[in-house]
Amino acid sequence: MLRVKNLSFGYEVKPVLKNLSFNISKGDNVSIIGASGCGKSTLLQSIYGLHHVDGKIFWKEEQLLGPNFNIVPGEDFMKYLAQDFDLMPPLSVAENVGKYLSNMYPRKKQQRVNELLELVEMRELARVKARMLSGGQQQRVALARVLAKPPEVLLLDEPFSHIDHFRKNKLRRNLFSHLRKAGVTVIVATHDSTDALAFADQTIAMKDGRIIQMGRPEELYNHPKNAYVASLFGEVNELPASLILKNQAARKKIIIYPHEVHLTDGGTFKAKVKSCFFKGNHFLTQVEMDGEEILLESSKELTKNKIVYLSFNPELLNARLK
Ligand SMILES: Nc1ncnc2c1ncn2[C@@H]1O[C@H](COP(=O)(O)OP(=O)(O)OP(=O)(O)O)[C@@H](O)[C@H]1O
Repeated sequence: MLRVKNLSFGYEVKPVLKNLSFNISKGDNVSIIGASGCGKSTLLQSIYGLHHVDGKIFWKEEQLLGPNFNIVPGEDFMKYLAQDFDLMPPLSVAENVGKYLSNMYPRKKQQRVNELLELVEMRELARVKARMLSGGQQQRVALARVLAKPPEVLLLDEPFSHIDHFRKNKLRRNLFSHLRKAGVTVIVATHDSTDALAFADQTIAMKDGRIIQMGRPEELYNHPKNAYVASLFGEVNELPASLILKNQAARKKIIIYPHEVHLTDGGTFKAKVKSCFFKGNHFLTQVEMDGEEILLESSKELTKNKIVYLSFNPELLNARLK
């Protein structure tokens, strides 16, 4: 288990990480999500041992002692893939991937490099120099290199940020299932809610250097602590409870995702269409009801100023009442 206890850190006077405590089970995939600048990268770097932090970090009961105690930065059993890929530009793709593999058994090394290049779909570019690669290609090589000798703990900072959608989904599935099979504990800092929802065992939502909520992805999505947490997964409505539930104070709020607001033929919740955006399998439609703007998903395009009626699931509303 990785245990983080009362971790605080600031680059200068201003604190960036503020008293964080959490545990991560061995072999789990944990995603850290949060707005830009909230401290995700700093948290990964602190776990890796790059900063002089306050607080304690343990891996399997052993305390990690940080930069004062490691001549080479970082911990032996961990790898950290930073946002800059740190490839060797004059070396080929294959040489970069095999850089840390032993030369004792050249055939075995070649086989391993090929396997990894297959995983990140870079086999055809094996002989190309790293300096000739696009940002997304460099990122795929960096991922392959970090896996060459699987660490016990892998820290990934925005690992798919430069990779196009076309490749990202398959690569992400392959990579995370490879790591799960290998029993690697993975911590991923990400802006992408798919990383946080589909692949994580646990998700940590951060804001301004603090943990706002931690739990299973389903828990965070279905029971977000506040609208900020919900917004990390996409569009969200935060509505006054009095708008849609009887006998509720206006200061109480309800968080509801656009796909949870339904259109119906009639009823009490009358709204006017303000705008409608094509999103592929639905239209994201903005309506106004009693002065409040509400986002919903409609299957058809709705014209501006059209009158529509909304319906809500009362059980869901009560569960989301804050
Ligand atoms: N080397 C540094 N020196 C001083 N301040 C820094 C340094 N690196 C980061 N910071 C500051 O620390 C805060 C947290 O930055 P960090 O990169 O950890 O956030 P993040 O959540 O990873 O952001 P992003 O999602 O944009 O990568 C920010 O206010 C940033 O400006």
